[in-house]
Amino acid sequence: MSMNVTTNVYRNFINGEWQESKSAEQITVINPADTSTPVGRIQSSTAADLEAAVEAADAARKEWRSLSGAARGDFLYRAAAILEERAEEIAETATKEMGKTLPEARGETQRGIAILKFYAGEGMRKTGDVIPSTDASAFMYTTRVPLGVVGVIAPWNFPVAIPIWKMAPALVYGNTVVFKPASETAITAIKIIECFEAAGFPKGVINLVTGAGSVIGKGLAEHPKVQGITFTGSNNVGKGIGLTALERGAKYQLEMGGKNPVIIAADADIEQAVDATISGAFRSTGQKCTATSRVIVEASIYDAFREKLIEKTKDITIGNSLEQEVWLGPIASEAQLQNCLHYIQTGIEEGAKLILGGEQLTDGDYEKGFYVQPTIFEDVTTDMVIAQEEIFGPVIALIKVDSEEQAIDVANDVKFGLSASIFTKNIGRFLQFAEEMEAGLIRVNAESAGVELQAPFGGMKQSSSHSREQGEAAKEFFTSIKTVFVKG
Ligand SMILES: NC(=O)C1=CN([C@@H]2O[C@H](COP(=O)(O)OP(=O)(O)OC[C@H]3O[C@@H](n4cnc5c(N)ncnc54)[C@H](OP(=O)(O)O)[C@@H]3O)[C@@H](O)[C@H]2O)C=CC1
Ligand SMILES: O=C(O)CCC(=O)C(=O)O
Repeated sequence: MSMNVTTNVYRNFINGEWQESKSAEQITVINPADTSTPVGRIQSSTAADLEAAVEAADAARKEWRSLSGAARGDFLYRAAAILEERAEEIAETATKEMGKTLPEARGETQRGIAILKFYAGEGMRKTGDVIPSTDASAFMYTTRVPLGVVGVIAPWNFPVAIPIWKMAPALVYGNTVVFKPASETAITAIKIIECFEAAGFPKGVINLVTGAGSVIGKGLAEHPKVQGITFTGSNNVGKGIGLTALERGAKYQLEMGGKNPVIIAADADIEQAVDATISGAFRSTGQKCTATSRVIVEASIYDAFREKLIEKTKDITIGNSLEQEVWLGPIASEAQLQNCLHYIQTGIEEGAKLILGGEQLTDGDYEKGFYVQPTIFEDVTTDMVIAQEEIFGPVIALIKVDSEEQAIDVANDVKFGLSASIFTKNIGRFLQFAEEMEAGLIRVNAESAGVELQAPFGGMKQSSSHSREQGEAAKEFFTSIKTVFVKG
């Protein structure tokens, strides 16, 4: 176990052992719902710690890739079973570290278990095709080989699901892993790695190093022995990682921001559309790359939709996410809170009309955490900053349009293209939307957030590096195809 009970200090996992950083320095992880109760302390690691982890992963890779896919999958099945036993504890830790409500964290942990099982099964599925050769006496086929050492850089907003949906395919396809979790949620990550440890993975196959992104994350992207980098997080950091990897010929995969629209067509079921808008925009306190942030409403239905949206948003209970009756938890960190408040102020200054919320909550118990009211702007035009930039907080912009065509034009008028949804009963409209919307994830009569683990996930435009994660699509990133020509 990595936890020292008296001091709550968590360590790195390198070459099958829990190790302190050579820096002998630690970072305190706080609870955004109540900053007076730290969750624990993690290692503030150095380049030397990272070096040891990459060396361990490099040394382990030949033996790991020589196992059958089915044998590698068995390790994942065992990790899934252990995670299942520890699910409640890990969900609680995730809630304490990043502030999403306990039911959401439980759901995410169950999703992590399902992802592990899905990729465990991948070990038994096909790895190539037989392709007819033009030479009648030859046999031609494709096979897939692992990249080698893969660096996993994960964000804090899905501290269980995202690391697992990156590590599980990396491992089952034969790669070894060095994982750098987000500092805000590193203890959840460490507990997940404890499950992998208990599943008996050979030493060096999985390594975890905590510490500053600018040291450990950047060091992973630059390391010549890391052949693949998979990243989810901000656009600025992602682009830097992409450029670094490109420069040295490593493979990279980036999942970044979104500015996801929902279109409420004139024939929408208002009740359904309002519930999905609230869930899509405010669940996880708006901190999902798939969160709804622009609500594009046809004029004929605008007033009825707006009224119901305000009425239902007012019912949202805000507080410490561990409490059962709380629907909306805090924002994950002081930096994210300031970012969100900055965008709310920008919206006011650029002339959008604040019709609900907009305030930080600081009275009573709220004083100890990073709380902001769910916030709705109207009279938003598409050129405004709040209609263009990712806010990553519980803020939505209402945009009134005159037609379905205008709605799609507005929806596409951003640099991002992750997810998008429409509420309509008209088949022609939804087909047009699915065809013309520039987004990797299209949702009809469903909220913009919500990803199924067995389906490809990723964005268009600046939301991603155009690769896809999850489902069978993950194979494209975590392996290289070899074409084999055999002459008889
Ligand atoms: N697409 C998504 O799901 C997410 C989008 N975001 C967007 O990004 C904004 C900022 O969030 P933030 O947490 O700062 O996102 P970052 O991109 O800074 O963090 C994501 C991960 O990258 C690491 N990292 C930070 N700097 C570097 C670097 N120079 N090289 C390599 N890795 C690095 C972080 O480590 P460390 O934690 O130690 O800094 C973390 O593990 C949010 O407001 C939101 O708009 C954020 C999270 C998820
Ligand atoms: O909506 C989801 O379930 C996944 C969202 C996601 O990947 C993210 O916010 O980073």
